[in-house]
Parts: sequence; structure tokens; C-alpha cells
Amino acid sequence: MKIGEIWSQLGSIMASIMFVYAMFDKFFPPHLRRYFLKYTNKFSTLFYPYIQIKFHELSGEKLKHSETYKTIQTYLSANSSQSARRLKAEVIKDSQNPLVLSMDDNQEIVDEFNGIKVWWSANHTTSKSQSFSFFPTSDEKRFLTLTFHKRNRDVITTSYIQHVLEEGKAITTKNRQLKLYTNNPSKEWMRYMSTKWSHTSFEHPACFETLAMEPEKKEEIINDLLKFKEGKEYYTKVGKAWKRGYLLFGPPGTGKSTMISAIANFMNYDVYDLELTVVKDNNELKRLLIETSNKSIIVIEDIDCSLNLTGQRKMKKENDDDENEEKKKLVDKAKGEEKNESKLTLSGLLNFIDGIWSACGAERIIIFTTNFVDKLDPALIRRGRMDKHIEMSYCSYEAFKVLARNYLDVESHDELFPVIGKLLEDTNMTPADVAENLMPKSITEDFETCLKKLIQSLEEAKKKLEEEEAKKKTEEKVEEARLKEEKDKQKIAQEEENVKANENSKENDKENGLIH
Ligand SMILES: Nc1ncnc2c1ncn2[C@@H]1O[C@H](COP(=O)(O)OP(=O)(O)OP(=O)(O)O)[C@@H](O)[C@H]1O
Ligand SMILES: [Mg+2]
Repeated sequence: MKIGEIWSQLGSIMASIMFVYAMFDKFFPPHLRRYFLKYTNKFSTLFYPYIQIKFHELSGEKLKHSETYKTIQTYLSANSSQSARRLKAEVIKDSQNPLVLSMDDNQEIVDEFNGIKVWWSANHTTSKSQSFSFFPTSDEKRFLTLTFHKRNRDVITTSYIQHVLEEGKAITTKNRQLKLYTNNPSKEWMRYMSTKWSHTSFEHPACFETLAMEPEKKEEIINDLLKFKEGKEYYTKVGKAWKRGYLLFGPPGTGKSTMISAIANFMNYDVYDLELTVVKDNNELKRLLIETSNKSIIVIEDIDCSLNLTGQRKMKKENDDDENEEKKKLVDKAKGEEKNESKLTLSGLLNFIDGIWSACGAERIIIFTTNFVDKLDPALIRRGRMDKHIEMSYCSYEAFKVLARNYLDVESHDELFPVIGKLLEDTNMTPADVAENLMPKSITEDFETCLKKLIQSLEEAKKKLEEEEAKKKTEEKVEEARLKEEKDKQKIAQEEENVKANENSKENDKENGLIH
């Protein structure tokens, strides 16, 4: 018989005694009751070498649902679905696995930690509500009981419980359905909602395995993310806010947005897609920031197009050395606007990134994307703000191999892969275009047809590029010839002028009698 069962039977005996005790409550004088309790307790502790800890479902004065109870339940559910005989099924909101199985009441499961055995059981007590109500409810109290030998008290109360809570939290985070938040109110009524963000579930399937880019570069990003995720102590030690900024830049279709989704899935973070063009002023930006949660990614796509932030910054700089009255007036105006926070400004955005931003949250990543990195104000993308600059480039051979595996399940092809590799070197094709060519358009298209289709596209692209280069060269030559002609003309004109000037001077000399 299991330890838990033995002691649950002993418990029933004790309960029967207590019942008898309760029945005769009225007839026992109080001092006899005290003796009875004292000796029954002594009796049980003498022979009972186990310690029990109860974790109640409802806790605190207001009987709120206990987070600890939920976390332990999550930890146990992984174990109980295999070992408990009677299970309870629950549907959990916002979870990737909405159906959660946990052990049913009075079931018991065994867990092991560093070679120590412990027993968990799910229990409940029911007592009828004494107070009058139109909707009588039975007062049911649920709790989980942890039983362990008293010789293991220290390990269990310090390390084991900590381990259970950490594991439970990790499982909750892993199973959490990610959310995609946006501040772009698509519906008019949303403008009047108290919260500035609306959300939907984030279900983008992108991941690092399917992201096409050079393996070393990918590895470097993954390592950077892992270091960030596990960097709580490090960031505290160096006195830096636990945040990291990434700048993704490159031509359209090179995978910047796909990379953001891959990062979100890898880190298990929610995504806040911040649309700056609809943010009224700096105050609204602050409010939006305060409403974001930890473990999240704040994304500003196409930062170069979002606002004319560069202009304002430049105006401010120019003021330092330029005395021009007109400019000064403009700068004062911009400063006034910043002061009143009546507009969204570059300094507002910089504050968003490293001012109050640092103080009101942890474990957050901010990502900017742009097609034109040179257009951005250096202040916006300097290290410390945007810690890592990642260039998303045209499709390389290594990136193509990832796409071929994703789209065609092909790892290599002796004949066609080298041709594609060579053509990719000679052209600038984005991973988006390569992917489009590789995608079978009908069930009759096999992988070789798709690879040949890509080769054809690459050859066309190469031809186009060569034609463009040839055209450019011809134009350059024409321009060169035009310049040469102009120069020659100028030279001839100059020479003619010189001859004329010479003749004039000779004539003058003749008139003056210097030449006979
Ligand atoms: N590096 C890549 N790896 C895998 N797929 C990619 C990659 N780049 C592009 N793609 C494919 O091309 C599509 C477009 O890519 P994506 O939207 O990520 O490009 P982008 O760089 O964000 O472009 P834009 O600058 O126009 O926003 C994606 O849906 C994806 O299927
Ligand atoms: Mg994009």
C-alpha cells in the first residue's frame, strides 16, 4: 500500500475520532477537550515520520486565486497525465495547449528530487455555507498536499519547492499563447477605449531554422538572444536596464519582418507593433510604453518613414553654432513643442527607448527596421540604444539552401545547386523572390522543375543586370564623349581667343609705332 494511502486511512480514522469529538462536543467540558486534542496530536507526531505542506487554491483575506497553487498545478500536470489514474480536464485560455490534464481529487502522484521521494495529492474540503443566500453555494476549498519524510525537511522546503515553482513558471511561459499588440485603432470605437493597445493571438510560424541567412550570422544572433534572456544578474551587476535594441536593415523582401517573428517565437515574447504615425504626442508614447508588459518585443517598422524625426534633430544641432535669426525661430518653436509635449519628437522617442523606458520594465527588446539605414539620425541608432545592427542582405548560397530545404525538402543537387550558387553570386535576388520561385505552383511541379524555374529567373535577373550595366556604361561613355567634346570646344575657343588677343596686341603695338 502507498504511503499516502496509509496515511489517508489514518487520516480517516482521525477524522472519525474528530467527528465523535464533535458529536460529543457539548457533553465534554472544555479542559477535557483540550487534553483529548493534545494527546491525539502527540500520538500522530510520534508515529508519523512525514511532514505535510498544504497549498490552498484561494489565499489571502480576499480569497484570491493563488498563483503558487496554479504554478504547482502546472508543474504537476506534466507528471500527473502519465501517473495519475483519474484525471481532470480543464480548458485554459491564452495557452498553446488549451486542454490541461491534472490529477483529480484524492489522487496521488509521486515525484522525485535529488533521489528524495515526495508525494503530492489533490484534496478538497466542503462545508455548507451558514449564511442565508438566495443562491446557496457549498463552500469548497481545494488544496494540494505535499508529503515528505521529516529527515528531508531542509531540502524540500528550500530547494525542492523553489524548483517546482521555477519549473511550473517555465512551463506556463512555454505554453503561453503569444500575443500581437497594435496601437493602430482600426475601428473608430477603439479610440475611446481605456487601453491604447488592442491585441490578437500571434501565430506566425517563422523560426530560426526556416530563416534563410548565413549560418554564422544566425548563430551569432541566437547566442546574443540567449545571453540576453539569461542576463538578469549580469544586467543588475553592471547597472544597466535589462533591455536590448536591434536595428534590422536591408532591401525589401530580405526577411526583416520574418526575423522579428522568429525572435518572438524563439524568446516566447509578445510583440508590440508600434505604429508611430498614429501616436499623437510624447505623452501618448509614454502611456503606450507603460502599458506594455515585460518579456516583450516592441517593434517600430520602417523607422525612416515613420516620422520626420531626423529634421527636428538637425535643426536643434544647427542652433548651437548658427546665429541665423530665422533658424533660431524655427528651433525655438521645435523646442517649445518638445517642452509642451504637444507633438511626437525625436527626443520623445529617445526617452521612450532609454529614459523612462529603462525604469518601467525589464526583459524587453526593441527592434527598428529600415530599408535605408543611412537616412537615420545617428543618435537614434547609436550603440546602447540599438545595440546590434543586423544587415539583412540579398540571398546567398547558404540562405538558398535553407529555402530549398523549407520549400522543397531538398538538401542538395549535384547538377543544379552549383549553377544556382554561381548565379546568386552574379545577381541581387532577395530571399522573398527566391522563395517565390521555389514554391511549387501545382501538384505536378516536382522539385527539379522548381529549381529550374529559379535558374531561369536568376538568368533573367542576371541578363537584366548586365543590360542595365551595359546601358549605364554606354550612358557613361556618351557623357564622357560629351564632356570631352565640350572640353575640346572650350579649348578651341580659348585658342581662338588667344590668337585674337595676340593679333589685337600686335595691331595696337603697330598703331603706337612700336612695330614698323
Ligand atoms: N531571410 C528569409 N528567410 C526566409 N524567408 C524569407 C526571408 N526573407 C524573405 N522571406 C520570405 O519573403 C517574405 C517577405 O519577407 P519579409 O516581409 O520578412 O521582408 P522584409 O525585409 O520585412 O521586407 P520589407 O522591407 O518590405 O518590409 C516572407 O513572408 C518570407 O516568406
Ligand atoms: Mg517588413
